[in-house]
Amino acid sequence: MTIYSRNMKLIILEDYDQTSDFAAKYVCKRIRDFKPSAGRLFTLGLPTGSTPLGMYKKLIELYKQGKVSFKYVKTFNMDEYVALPRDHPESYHSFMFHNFFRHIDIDPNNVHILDGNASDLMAECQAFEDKIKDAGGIELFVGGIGPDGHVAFNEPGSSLSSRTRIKTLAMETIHANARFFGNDISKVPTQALTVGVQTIMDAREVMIMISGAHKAYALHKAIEEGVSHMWTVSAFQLHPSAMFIADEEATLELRVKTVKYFKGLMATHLKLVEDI
Ligand SMILES: N[C@@H]1[C@@H](O)[C@H](O)[C@@H](COP(=O)(O)O)O[C@@H]1O
Repeated sequence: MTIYSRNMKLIILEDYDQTSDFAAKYVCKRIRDFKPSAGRLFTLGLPTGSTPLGMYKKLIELYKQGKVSFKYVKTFNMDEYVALPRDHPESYHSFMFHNFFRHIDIDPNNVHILDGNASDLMAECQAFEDKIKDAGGIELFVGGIGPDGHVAFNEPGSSLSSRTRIKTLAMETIHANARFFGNDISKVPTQALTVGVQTIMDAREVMIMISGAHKAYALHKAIEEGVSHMWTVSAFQLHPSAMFIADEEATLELRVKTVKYFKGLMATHLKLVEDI
């Protein structure tokens, strides 16, 4: 089995630390296997949130150990708040530079994050789609999910054929994100620019990280029930190469049969990152 095999994988690991480790090693492996060069950059889609923080830390470690370079990597972030100053500590620009980009050798010109302060937000969204296309599409799109199964800011009810656009955030998301704004709901931005479900679907491979019991029902909806625009992450059931990386707690709502099946494949899945 090659890593690009056309199937859906569920990788179940013990805890958050192990999922972060696996995710980082997998990203590292994909970049290395691609053998990027000045004329052929590896395009990587990236998320924010607390879930990917551990993966970013491990990727920085792998970079410092000389196991991966981001010199020829081009990134596209999933989303950004509207009207939050770029230098606000909770903007996704600040998050990405603080937690990842400033610790690695990426060329800032190769970093793409939507500008939620652009004068023409719709033009900004279209330009972002155009840049992804010009880059030859995204090789690997990494994401997290909200407890309501949203991916990026594709809230329940989003079109599964959506592309980058302006979204009004669901109340559940505003509440979930209030912790980053001193638990003051009134300070949480209510709109965001986000890639669409279809923008992520177009990536050659999608990798979704899910951690914690509060995401367990969303993981069940993501993989055990039908594709639904009310649980936008479930769209990836139709992706030819989707990987879900979950910790034990996130599997609490899954059927025993599902968990056993995927755990039975773990020896094979662990081989994906064994040489990193
Ligand atoms: N737009 C982001 C999503 O991209 C992220 O997946 C989600 C979950 O965040 P966390 O990982 O902090 O639970 O939060 C926000 O809504």
